[in-house]
Amino acid sequence: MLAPPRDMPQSAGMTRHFHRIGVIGGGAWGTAIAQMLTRDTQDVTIWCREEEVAEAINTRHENTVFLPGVPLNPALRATSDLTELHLMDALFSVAPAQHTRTTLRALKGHIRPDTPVVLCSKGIELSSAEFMTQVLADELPEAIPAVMSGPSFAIDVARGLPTAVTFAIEDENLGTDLIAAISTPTFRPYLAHDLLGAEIGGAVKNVLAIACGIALGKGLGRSAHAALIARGSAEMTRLALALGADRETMAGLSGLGDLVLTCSSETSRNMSCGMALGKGESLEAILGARNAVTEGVATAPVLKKLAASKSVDMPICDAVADVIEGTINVDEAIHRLLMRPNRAESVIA
Ligand SMILES: NC(=O)C1=CN([C@@H]2O[C@H](COP(=O)(O)OP(=O)(O)OC[C@H]3O[C@@H](n4cnc5c(N)ncnc54)[C@H](O)[C@@H]3O)[C@@H](O)[C@H]2O)C=CC1
Ligand SMILES: O=C(CO)COP(=O)(O)O
Repeated sequence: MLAPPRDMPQSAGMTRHFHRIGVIGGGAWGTAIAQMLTRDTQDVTIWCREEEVAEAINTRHENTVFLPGVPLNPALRATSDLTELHLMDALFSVAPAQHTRTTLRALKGHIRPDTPVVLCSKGIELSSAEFMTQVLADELPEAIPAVMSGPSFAIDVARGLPTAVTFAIEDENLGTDLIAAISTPTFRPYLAHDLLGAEIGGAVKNVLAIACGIALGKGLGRSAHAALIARGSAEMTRLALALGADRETMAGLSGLGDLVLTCSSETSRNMSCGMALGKGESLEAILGARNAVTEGVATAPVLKKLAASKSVDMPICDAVADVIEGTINVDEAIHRLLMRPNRAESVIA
């Protein structure tokens, strides 16, 4: 395990240890995180909703459904019984954003007060317009929230390729101890304090990746693609400032870092969904053909409402929401964006 970087705050008093870690969610990302966390000094249990996924991880040491082809550490234990995640030293919440509330609710009354719950899902809850920290506060108010977000494809992390993410938590000492427990030479969490900013980056970049995919699928070229990333970054920053998050976070791993990754690679489910839309496929056909969550599809409409309620101008995200809701088609969305009046480049203006 790596020593903490020299400029990280050192823990005051006793170092906190995390011997028993629970991961909520046996999709690709939960599996990659569980694999990365499993080591001699740490017992990791991953909760999988599907019994066959837990069975495959325990017997074949592979998540044959959501992360096929990656050999997993035989020490990683899987269960389909959420009660086995009671009383863990730390939890990682990795169910899709629209299902995070129900999984956290099932742990109500069964976590120690002050258990860190590291939120790793990227989205906004459709029914409440809440980010994951708010959902956690509703369901497990005794938990200590942290947000881990950044440019990190599950397949890269599971294979041990170098990855860096934002790790946002209010208590610097606890954050330092947690990062010391989870980091590896190839998985580098950077300590931050802006939880909301990290969540905004993770949720909004998925919607922007759909827009970038549409542009590439339609053959609009790399110049248009780059313009969407830059103007998308302005939209993300504008929302962050309106909601009270830090501008600096938007330029970091969970903002610009993840925006660039997700908008540039067909490995992204959001970007590839956009590309298929741009090529003329229907949303129903695209989603029906995949066994994976495409978070931007649920987030776009609720993001549109949230931005409107705060009077934040987010034309690219709004256009994606309208395409997803079927009120305009892809050509109309492109026309609408291109016909906008000229304006100042500034984020705020
Ligand atoms: N896959 C990746 O590379 C990364 C994913 N994430 C985020 O992690 C979260 C989870 O995504 P993945 O692990 O990729 O999922 P996935 O697409 O690999 O698998 C879908 C997951 O949804 C779960 N699910 C379906 N219906 C459910 C229900 N009713 N209740 C609870 N769970 C249900 C399935 O059990 C499965 O774990 C998302 O918010 C995603 O944005 C974040 C970083 C990287
Ligand atoms: O969040 C991700 C990479 O950081 C994964 O993006 P997709 O959900 O679009 O695949």
